[in-house]
Amino acid sequence: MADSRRFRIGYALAPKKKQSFIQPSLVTLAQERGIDLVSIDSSRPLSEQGPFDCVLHKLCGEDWKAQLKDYADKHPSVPIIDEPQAIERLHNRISMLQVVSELEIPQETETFGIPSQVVVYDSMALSDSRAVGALRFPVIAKPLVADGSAKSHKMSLVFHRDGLLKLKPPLVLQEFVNHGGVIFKVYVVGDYVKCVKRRSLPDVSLEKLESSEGSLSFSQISNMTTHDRTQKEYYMSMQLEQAEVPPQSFLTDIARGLSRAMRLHLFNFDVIRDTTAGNHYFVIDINYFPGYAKMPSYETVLTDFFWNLVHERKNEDDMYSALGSEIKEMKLQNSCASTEEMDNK
Ligand SMILES: Nc1ncnc2c1ncn2[C@@H]1O[C@H](COP(=O)(O)OP(=O)(O)OP(=O)(O)O)[C@@H](O)[C@H]1O
Ligand SMILES: O=P(O)(O)O[C@H]1[C@H](O)[C@@H](O)[C@H](OP(=O)(O)O)[C@@H](OP(=O)(O)O)[C@H]1O
Ligand SMILES: [Mg+2]
Ligand SMILES: [Mg+2]
Repeated sequence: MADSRRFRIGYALAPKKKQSFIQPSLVTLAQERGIDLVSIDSSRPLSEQGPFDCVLHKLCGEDWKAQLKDYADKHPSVPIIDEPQAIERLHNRISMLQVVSELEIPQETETFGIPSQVVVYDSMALSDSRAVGALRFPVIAKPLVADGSAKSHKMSLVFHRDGLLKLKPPLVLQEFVNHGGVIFKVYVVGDYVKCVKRRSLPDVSLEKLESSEGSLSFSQISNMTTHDRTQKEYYMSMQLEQAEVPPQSFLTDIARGLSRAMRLHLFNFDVIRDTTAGNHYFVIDINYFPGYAKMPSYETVLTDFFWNLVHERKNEDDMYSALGSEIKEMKLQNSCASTEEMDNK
């Protein structure tokens, strides 16, 4: 018999995210598979807005965290995707990449790691050799906090040490790795792992390094689209077309490792291939609940994920209620047996 039960997934997303993620194509496909996507109003108590079979969110702030905690206390069996404490690690670019360094995955033909980096909390440290002396230039200066604000995406490519002086800490200074102008974005949705290629910063040659001064600012380079076809643009799009994606099993191992270690279901990570080594990769960024609408067939992938999530929970509930009635039955039989025993005495 077809399962006619409908499931409700509540989502709490910032307006821009809601607009890009909650596309009619996703809503319709989910609906066809028995799942209703329901918008949550974060200004009203969450527990008054259910019932939900799952809560999906990308909001931060203490009020929202308190709402989620209150909801989880009242409905402990409803999955929250993902737990705020687990997401928190990605709001700091040091704790974000720490988890990559701690992964224990056998590395064979392909190897991975994170670029050398230092964290700088105050302006004094920018001119202190003990703090920045070990870094090889160029470096990328990234805001320490990665909270989704426009400011947290503002980066600078710094060519020499004196270029550091005008930067505003707290920052992470990360060695720039030449990687052929192509970045691999690896999207993770539960067990699903999909790698896509995007444009990145071009390599910096020794000549370029020697002839450049100060620093270059940029923001969200991998989200740029190719409009103007200058010769340089043409060369860059050729590079993108020709780049070979890293082996799927290698990326899947990293994705599974990260997902387990971070206890996250929805994220992507950025990978670059070291041009000089060829088979060595660097993970440079991890993002919570990224722009999934840019991933091929995102509607099917996300709907499958939601379907599995709510059905796993339903199966658990069914098992517990079956166990509950079995236990009731056993208790009943036991009490009948003891009354019979009593009667026989
Ligand atoms: N260590 C590095 N070596 C070379 N290029 C880098 C390095 N770190 C960052 N980049 C380039 O800078 C871009 C932005 O860096 P990063 O991904 O850390 O920033 P972000 O703002 O968090 O990005 P996203 O939009 O993916 O959240 C990368 O997509 C890549 O093109
Ligand atoms: O603004 P924050 O909260 O930092 O999140 C961004 C992520 O950092 C980016 O990685 C997303 O773009 P990609 O999906 O291209 O990685 C980007 O996707 P979007 O531009 O489609 O919203 C955002 O999700
Ligand atoms: Mg990135
Ligand atoms: Mg990021």
